[in-house]
Amino acid sequence: MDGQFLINGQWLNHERERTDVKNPATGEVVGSVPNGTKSDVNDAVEAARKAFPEWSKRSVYERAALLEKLYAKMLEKKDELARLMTLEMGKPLAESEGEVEYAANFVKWFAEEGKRAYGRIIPSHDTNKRLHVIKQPVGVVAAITPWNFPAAMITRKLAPALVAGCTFVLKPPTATPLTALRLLELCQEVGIPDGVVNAVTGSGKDLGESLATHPHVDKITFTGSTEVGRTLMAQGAETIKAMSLELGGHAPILVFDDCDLDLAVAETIKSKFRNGGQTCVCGNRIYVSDSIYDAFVEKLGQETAKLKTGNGLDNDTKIGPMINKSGYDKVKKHVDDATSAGARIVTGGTGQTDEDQDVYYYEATVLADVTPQMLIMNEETFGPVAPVQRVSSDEEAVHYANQTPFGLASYVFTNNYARAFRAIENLDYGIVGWNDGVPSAAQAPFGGMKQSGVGREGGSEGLEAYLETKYVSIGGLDQ
Ligand SMILES: O=CCCC(=O)O
Repeated sequence: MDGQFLINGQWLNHERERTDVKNPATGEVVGSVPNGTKSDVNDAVEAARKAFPEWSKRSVYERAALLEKLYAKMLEKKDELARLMTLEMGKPLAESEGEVEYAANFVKWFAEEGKRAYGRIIPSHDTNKRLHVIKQPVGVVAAITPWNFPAAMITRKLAPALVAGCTFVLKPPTATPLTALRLLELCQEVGIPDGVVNAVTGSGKDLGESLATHPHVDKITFTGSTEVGRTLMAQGAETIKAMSLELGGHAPILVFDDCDLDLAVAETIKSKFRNGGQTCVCGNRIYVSDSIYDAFVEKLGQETAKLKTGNGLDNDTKIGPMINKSGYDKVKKHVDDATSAGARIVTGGTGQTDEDQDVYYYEATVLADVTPQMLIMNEETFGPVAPVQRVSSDEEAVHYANQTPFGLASYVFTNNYARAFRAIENLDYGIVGWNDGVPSAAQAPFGGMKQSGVGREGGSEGLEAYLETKYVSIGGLDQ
């Protein structure tokens, strides 16, 4: 697929140099996209700015109706989108299908929720006055999205922005732009007007800076690393950009001794190995109560050993390729560091690479006898490795869980509500899965504390993120 920019309803390439999009499972080129420049970003932002007055003045019912059509269209094209996603990103086809549904759910849910962007009337202190609050769209939104969820991380931003009345400029990921561009074609097909949705492909660093410093961009919404989030925040400071940032995680999984062991293992596997471990909310470190530690490690090892690594297009694949060499190198570094310091490989522990083709696989791995000093317990791995550390109390587990500058997702397994609530209330995390390894849902707020981000996506908070609050004080009523 030869991707192009989408600016004001036109697909263009401006004869820019192109970057190949490769299948990480095979190294084969599956498409290419033009490398956009600052002037392309400017054209896209100005198109969005021009489209804003008309789009924002439409009734929310009209905007929602178009999103309902987009939802239906995405489901109609589920197989095609899922295949494209697996080709450029590598995740198993069943997971890609799941992601298309997840992505479509954001569109459906925000089409409904947009109609509830209520203002309010505040009782006045003065009989001469009335105090009203109204909600209005933020304006032109620039979205910079990651490669690990090529569709859902777009619709989680696009759907609330559009239904709120904002217009949109997308900078899709360099590794996986094709699903994004197909999604925008679907926006056109269902009748979303020219200029409301625009896209420029190319280098994240250059285009990100152009967007974050552009005076006609009102808001930046970004999902990606904390490092890049920090840069965007600094670049946006000059124009005091509104920002929603969904950044890195280092999710702890706390397994208490009264838990349902089978459930804890099954949900840990979902949390840890979903998307091959390349998810910001993937469990990254596991703290298990002393008395069930051996049983948990044994069962986790047995179940993990069943996860087959391979090309995502093969039916039995559960773990696809790593997205690139640096992803693979980090996983290997974490495993090597842990084993050299005394960690035991329960299952997995090896990679398979073809450097000529730029193809990198790493087996689903469980490490036992892990200690707090090991690198893997202190950095996000973003790969299929589950390190397990023994702890002697719930308090100790919570203590280790909070020993990090990150605070996105955490997980706790226990059947005792009091132990659960004590842990939940003490965990410095934006999301807690209690006996649940996959808490994400379109209707629920997703986001992090500390250096894991600013703001929430999904849920009513995710709509609020695209609305300005305007307070109107009305006087002269006693005359
Ligand atoms: O990696 C980020 C998003 C994952 C999710 O929505 O569950």
